Amino acid sequence: MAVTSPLAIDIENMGFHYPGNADVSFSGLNLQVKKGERFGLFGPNGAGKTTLISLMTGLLTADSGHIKLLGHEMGKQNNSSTNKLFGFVPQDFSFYQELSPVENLEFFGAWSGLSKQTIKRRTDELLTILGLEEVRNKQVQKFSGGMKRRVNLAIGVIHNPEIIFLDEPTVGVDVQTGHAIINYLHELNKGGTTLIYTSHQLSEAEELCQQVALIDGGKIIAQDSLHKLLHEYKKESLEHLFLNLTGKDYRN
Ligand SMILES: Nc1ncnc2c1ncn2[C@@H]1O[C@H](COP(=O)(O)OP(=O)(O)OP(=O)(O)O)[C@@H](O)[C@H]1O
Repeated sequence: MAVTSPLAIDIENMGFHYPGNADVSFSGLNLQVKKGERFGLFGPNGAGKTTLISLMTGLLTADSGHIKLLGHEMGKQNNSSTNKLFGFVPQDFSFYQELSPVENLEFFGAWSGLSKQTIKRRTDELLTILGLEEVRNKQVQKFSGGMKRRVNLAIGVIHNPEIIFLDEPTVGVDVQTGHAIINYLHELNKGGTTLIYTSHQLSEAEELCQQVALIDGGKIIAQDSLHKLLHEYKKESLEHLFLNLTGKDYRN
């Protein structure tokens, strides 16, 4: 039976801890993201952002509670059809360095169940949009950091997913690539794609995100539209809000 839900992400009363590590654990965590939102998850180093994204994408399994993507429960119906609902652009590069962009997209496209014809069409589209056309057959290991980030993004979106998780998608890139990636994410969102994004680049985040959640020590300490939070805390930027809510101490 088809599952319909107005929510892209629905996390209810979720608990998780890493065995043997008490630094960060989630307990009774609730988080909802509506379909079509541009949602930003922010917090200091070690706050639990990557862990939460790993739980939402099924790389980690919650100890308790529910995590639903578009109405499908992760961990319970975790199979190839659930995996097709979302794309994941991880912080660490996820491609094969010794392959070219075309070969990587062929591999990951096939892994997502796309036909050869669709892979070819999407490869041509994505390499053009992301400025990689001229290097389509060159080994990725020889690319600059910005080019590698664009390859990482292309792989995450090749199957046109309804939700895209982006864990620091512009870290280490120049201004040109940063703008190109953010513009492309806006275009995808205009087409209805839900974006779940995390970054430490808060001015860039302000440009992209409508809805934000601040997380610290595994707890969501604020969540609302960016506009409302800035108004409520009387802050002029996400950076000021962030420092106000998470303090100025170093994190390990
Ligand atoms: N595989 C693991 N096993 C045990 N502990 C882990 C593991 N991965 C992460 N942690 C711990 O969980 C906590 C949260 O880490 P996480 O990477 O989720 O934070 P983050 O908010 O994404 O940080 P950053 O901004 O530095 O990327 C940290 O204390 C980290 O050491």
